[in-house]
Amino acid sequence: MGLLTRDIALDLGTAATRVYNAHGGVAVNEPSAVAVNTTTGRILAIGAEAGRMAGRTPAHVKVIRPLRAGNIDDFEVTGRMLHHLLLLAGHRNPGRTQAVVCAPSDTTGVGRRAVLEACRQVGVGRVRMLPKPVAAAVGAGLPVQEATGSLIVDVGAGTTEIAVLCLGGVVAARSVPVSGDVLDSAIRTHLRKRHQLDIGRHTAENLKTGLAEAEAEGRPLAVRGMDASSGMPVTLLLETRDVQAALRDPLDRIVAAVGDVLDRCPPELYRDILDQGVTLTGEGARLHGLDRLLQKATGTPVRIAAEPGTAAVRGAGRCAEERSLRSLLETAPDR
Ligand SMILES: Nc1ncnc2c1ncn2[C@@H]1O[C@H](COP(=O)(O)OP(=O)(O)OP(=O)(O)O)[C@@H](O)[C@H]1O
Repeated sequence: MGLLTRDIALDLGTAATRVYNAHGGVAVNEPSAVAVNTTTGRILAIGAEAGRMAGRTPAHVKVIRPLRAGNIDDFEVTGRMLHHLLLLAGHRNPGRTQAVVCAPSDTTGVGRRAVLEACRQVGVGRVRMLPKPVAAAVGAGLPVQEATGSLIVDVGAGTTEIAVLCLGGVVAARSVPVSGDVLDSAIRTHLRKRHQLDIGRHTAENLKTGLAEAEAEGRPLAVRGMDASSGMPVTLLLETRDVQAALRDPLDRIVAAVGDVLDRCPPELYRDILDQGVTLTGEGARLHGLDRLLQKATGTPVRIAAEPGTAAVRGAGRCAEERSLRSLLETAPDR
């Protein structure tokens, strides 16, 4: 039997927050975004609605992303967002709720206490932490408790978490601040330098996420921006390889970090990984060509997990539900 059905799993991500209801599945998957009226301090929208407002707000409205690299950056706004998202997930009075919370593997004690405090402030009864790569590996169905090595690469918006897992523990891991947000910035910098075109963060993200479809259809990517010197609106047609060139440097850094984790892996586990390959999770795993790039660099098969963006919260959810997985959980530190 699992725990009480009021148990939840939480993935407080840089781009998206996910809430999983034990024995119910993913109940909420919304952008980690809060729109605030900067004059009155009033919150105008949270989650998907705030996400839609980003990049289109009047001067007195700001869309805040309260998490940075998977850690709480704006404590008060995170608390308001969490309260709202727990309500959406059906937890009007979360007092008896126990939460399993995914945390980046390199989160400090301060970062952990911030998560703990935010959960307590919204009334969550008990909090246990789970390193995000472990959660993602469980969610992707990897045999993390067996005596075999598994390599997971979770590509989010703020961090890429790489870990080799065996017998329920982390054997080698790295968390690098190179992921979706950095790829978007690289596209913006490239377009400014190469085409004198200024574009916003969301336009850059759309170019990145549109790569696979444009390449499959053999067509260029249309982009609207402003001419960097005249400030006039301009539309350009970009070859997909032009956008891919912008991503080369940050992707090389991810590949190098994966190589570093593999180098630190004991030879027996290295052999397991060569056989079983690498599993990619996080929405960033969908980046066109990332699987092929890693396959070429590591010489191992690479697979993208099903529903990669919710792998971590589903894995944390399974740890809340299944007694056999509870040894993976860490008890949160006291205040
Ligand atoms: N098709 C796609 N191609 C490339 N990138 C994508 C695609 N779809 C989503 N992404 C990127 O995935 C990132 C979001 O991933 P995810 O939701 O896993 O992050 P997160 O869990 O919020 O972040 P973190 O784990 O860093 O805190 C964003 O940068 C987004 O642009």
